[in-house]
Amino acid sequence: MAVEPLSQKEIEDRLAELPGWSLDAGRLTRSYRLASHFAATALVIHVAQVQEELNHHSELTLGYHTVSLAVHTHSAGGAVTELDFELARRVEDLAPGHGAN
Ligand SMILES: C[C@H](O)[C@H](O)[C@H]1CNC2=NC(N)=NC(=O)C2=N1
Repeated sequence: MAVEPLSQKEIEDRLAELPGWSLDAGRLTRSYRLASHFAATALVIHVAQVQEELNHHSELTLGYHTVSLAVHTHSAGGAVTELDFELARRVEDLAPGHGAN
C-alpha cells in the first residue's frame, strides 16, 4: 500500500465517506460510545487485532464507555496516508457489531 502523504483535498474527499471521523492535529480521529466499560474494552481488543493484522497502529484510548482513535503514518513523517484510511474503514466496518456509535 502506498505511503505517500495525501493532499488536503484527498483527505477531505475520503473523510466525506467516513461519517464521525475528522482530521485533528494532523491525525484521523474518531470516538465511539459503547453501552458499558466491558463493551468498550472488547472493542479495544478487536481494534488491536485489526491493527496487528494491518501492521498499522493508532493511539487507541479506552475511556469509561468510550473508545477513541487517533492515527497518522509514522513512516510518512506523521502525514496522513491511505494506510490510515484503510484502518479507519476497517474499524468503521467492525464497530456496529459492538453496538458502537
Ligand atoms: C516496523 C513496523 O512495521 C512499523 O513500525 C509500523 C508499525 N505500525 C505503524 N503504525 C502507524 N500508524 N504508522 C506506521 O508507520 C507504522 N509502522
